[in-house]
Amino acid sequence: MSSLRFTKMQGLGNDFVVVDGVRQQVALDAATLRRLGDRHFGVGFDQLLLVETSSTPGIDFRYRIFNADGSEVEQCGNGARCFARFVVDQGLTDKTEIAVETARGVIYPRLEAGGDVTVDMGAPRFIPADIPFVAEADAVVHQLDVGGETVGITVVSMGNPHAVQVVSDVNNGAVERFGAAIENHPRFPARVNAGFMQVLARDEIALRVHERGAGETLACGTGACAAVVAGIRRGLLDATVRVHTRGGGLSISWAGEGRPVLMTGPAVTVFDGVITL
Ligand SMILES: N[C@H](CCC[C@H](N)C(=O)O)C(=O)O
Repeated sequence: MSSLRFTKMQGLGNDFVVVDGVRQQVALDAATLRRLGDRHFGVGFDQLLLVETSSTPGIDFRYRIFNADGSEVEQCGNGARCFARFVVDQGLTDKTEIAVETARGVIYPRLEAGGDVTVDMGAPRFIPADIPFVAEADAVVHQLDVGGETVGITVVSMGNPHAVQVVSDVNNGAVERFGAAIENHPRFPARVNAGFMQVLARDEIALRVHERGAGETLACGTGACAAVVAGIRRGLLDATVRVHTRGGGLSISWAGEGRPVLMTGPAVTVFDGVITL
């Protein structure tokens, strides 16, 4: 039996188990991840974040991201803010602006004086390599057949794939009706995060996300980035948007093609713990 030290954290209710893989040896298989993520038999999390050193010059850390279903993924927005808070609070760095690589790209979290964290999430991508779906056409809105109904989605990669649709009301049942079916749609061989965006004003949206590998979460940082990018590409939103999630608010900015998406929001430590593996 071995034990694993961890810190439970949350960003707008999107909750994480954060593990220091710098000062402890960590090897977690998918079955163990699923058990740790179980909210009755384990600690419970939407994602587990594994912090490691990086051998890449100029990069401070690497962090790996695992969904509650055990799948490893490319990017996590709320997780990036919690990662930054974690490495500073744990004394793993004395920097407040950090360069961290993930499975798909380098991002740059910065701890703000007031406690929030701003992250340069990199530029969104719309190329087939990231989302095979767009190989068919370069349209901003694609029609997707979901169980005999047709929905209009905009696909955006923030490193991880998102399919965002505009709804008249985020509480109109679309999340429950389409979320899992879009996540597992055959047109997305690596599955996809399904976003549901209600436009409240050109600088304000409400958003719910059925996340790949976790189900609906109270907030999804990359989902908020993808929704704002989708809304701007569709001509519905201006460059800086307040995103209301069920867990609270995020500020997202995007200046257009080729430019990074900037995300600002909270990162909260809940407790430290030790679990027996
Ligand atoms: N479920 C996502 C990863 C976590 C993203 C989310 N928690 C965020 O804050 O961006 C995926 O499979 O791509």
